[in-house]
Amino acid sequence: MSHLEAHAVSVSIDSEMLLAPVSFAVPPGTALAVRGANGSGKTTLLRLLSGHLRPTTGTALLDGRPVDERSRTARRGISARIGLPAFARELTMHEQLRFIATTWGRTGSTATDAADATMRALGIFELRNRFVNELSSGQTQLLAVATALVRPFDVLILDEPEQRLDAHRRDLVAAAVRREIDRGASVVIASHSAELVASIAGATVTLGQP
Ligand SMILES: Nc1ncnc2c1ncn2[C@@H]1O[C@H](COP(=O)(O)OP(=O)(O)OP(=O)(O)O)[C@@H](O)[C@H]1O
Repeated sequence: MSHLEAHAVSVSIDSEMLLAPVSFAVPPGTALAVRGANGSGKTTLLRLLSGHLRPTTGTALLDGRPVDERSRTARRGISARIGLPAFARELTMHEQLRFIATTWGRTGSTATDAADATMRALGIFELRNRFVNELSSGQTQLLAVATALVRPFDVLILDEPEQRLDAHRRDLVAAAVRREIDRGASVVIASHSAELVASIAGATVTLGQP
């Protein structure tokens, strides 16, 4: 399992500050909630922790090494869902999840089992043979969350997973994330939902307006 840390990370473009300096640690088996108003830098912080964006100042470390999306170790260890992924139109929901699970090392029946279990946990197993263009916006959101949960990871990063979900589905996502925390994953979740944060995260960082 992995230890994720941020030391005074900030992001600026030209003279504009997108993310003011922030520091925290997310030990294995814990979850950090990232809160703050629209535009306060939550998504920017999550992109930085996923290695998609370099900090202007400070460092984000995964097990003591700077997070770099080009490193296979970081890509294997970190599963991030920031916005909707690019879905394959020609694959069913179940096939998409098996494809992702297989890419990250789950093979054959293990990949099938992972896709089954993830879909059941999120209440979308009955939809497994549908195509993405046949889903409601909430069902699409659940599939997006499933793409992050179906693969192996030590660190899970989710940006507003509650988007488009009713209260029942939001609780299903919370329960699925709690199971990952219980097995030792480090979780960072940006959210506008006080209920989701209360049911998942032990610690909170609140970003101010830059
Ligand atoms: N590529 C970019 N170039 C310039 N500014 C950007 C860029 N991406 C984001 N920003 C700005 O950076 C700031 C932080 O944006 P970010 O998306 O991280 O906020 P957020 O807290 O996730 O907001 P929300 O709650 O609305 O999702 C905002 O002021 C935004 O306009």
